[in-house]
Amino acid sequence: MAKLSIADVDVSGKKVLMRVDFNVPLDDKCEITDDRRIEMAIPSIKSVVDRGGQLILMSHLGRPEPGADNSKYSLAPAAKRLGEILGKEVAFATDTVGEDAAAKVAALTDGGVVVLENLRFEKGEKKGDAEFAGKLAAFADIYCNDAFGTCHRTDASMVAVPEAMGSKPKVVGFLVEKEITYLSDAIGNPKRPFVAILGGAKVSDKIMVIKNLLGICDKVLIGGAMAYTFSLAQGGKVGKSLVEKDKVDLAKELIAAGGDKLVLPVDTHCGDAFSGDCNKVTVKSGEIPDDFEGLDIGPETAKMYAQLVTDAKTVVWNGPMGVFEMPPFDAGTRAVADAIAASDAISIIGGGDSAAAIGQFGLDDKVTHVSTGGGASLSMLEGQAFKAVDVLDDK
Ligand SMILES: Nc1ncnc2c1ncn2[C@@H]1O[C@H](COP(=O)(O)OP(=O)(O)O)[C@@H](O)[C@H]1O
Ligand SMILES: O=C(OP(=O)(O)O)[C@H](O)COP(=O)(O)O
Ligand SMILES: [Mg+2]
Repeated sequence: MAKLSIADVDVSGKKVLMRVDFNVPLDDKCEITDDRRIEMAIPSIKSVVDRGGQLILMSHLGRPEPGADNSKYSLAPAAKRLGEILGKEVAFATDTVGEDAAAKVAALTDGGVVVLENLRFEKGEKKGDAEFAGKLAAFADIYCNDAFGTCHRTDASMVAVPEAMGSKPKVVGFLVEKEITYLSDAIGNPKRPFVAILGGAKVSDKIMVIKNLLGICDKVLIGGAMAYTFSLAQGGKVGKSLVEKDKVDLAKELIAAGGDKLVLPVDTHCGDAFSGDCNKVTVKSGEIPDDFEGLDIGPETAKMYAQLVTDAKTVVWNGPMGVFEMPPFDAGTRAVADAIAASDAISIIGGGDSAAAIGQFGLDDKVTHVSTGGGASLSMLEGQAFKAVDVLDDK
């Protein structure tokens, strides 16, 4: 990659604006359920703090609508957790480029840290707006990208902010460096059979990568919410399941193009409400009753996917098979995770929520690599370049 690294620049007494991915999973009390995205940014954070830099951290969390009541998307819990991990005070600005942010950035002393409020509370972030980016860039002497999980995005903080830094240094952080190096090696020349497993809730994002994955992998297994868009494409009944109607034609094309490489669930575990306590029924795919929604792959699918994993030499997995946070709808994700843990295949599990699932099952040590990026690792697998990295200074 040969990009200038945070280790290459003198940060002492300088303001460093670091883009991190603190998009951590939260429960309904806004408690962090898996803090690895914060933990994994610590080497870059410490590198600045220990050398007397003044650190400004910025991140998004979730997908809030700018201007709405977004308190549940606040980064305050992440700032608090960072303070606990570092064992020192971490300031939190209640806005992103407003008065509080400006005051707390100005008040930073050497070795100090401030976390800005969620970038996506500002409409300029998703739009890549230059004026918004200019305000963030003006806070700092050095820009650092250590947000691997967001590297496939071209949001303002990822591209327009480094562009707005002008001749000031724009460097890569240790996590981004590490993930890119590892994933390039592991998936550059995969041992076969090479199986990709896709699930989760970001249907419209992830359905787009399947076409490319079909050209790279030997099997692409589908679970999670995405399965129901495929069911609909096959003329099946999906009840109240999460579907992306405007992706049904794409799903039809993928089914036609994929042949037996594309593997869809044969059954599904459904509930009549989005809750672990709901009434439940297991049905064949495409036969979901009107009042029910699919919340997990069914047991037959879990068995089939576990066997395909057992036969694989490389497995890349992004996106839980079901709503694993809500037992018993964790069963499908757990079955696939157990099969991966028991196999000798090189296994890469990516994504904020997939990583949380692996942590919840206590299987971190049984897989080859847990990546902090889901969509980002899939982009790498597709061979996409990251604009957010290209824009950084070369060594
Ligand atoms: N059938 C389903 N219906 C609704 N949500 C689902 C379903 N299956 C999985 N999910 C949800 O998908 C979320 C994770 O999706 P995503 O962000 O795409 O994965 P990752 O963070 O691993 O990349 C989880 O919170 C999980 O509850
Ligand atoms: O959680 C993330 O990606 P992931 O769910 O694919 O792991 C990143 O923080 C990117 O978030 P986004 O997909 O809302 O841009
Ligand atoms: Mg996620």
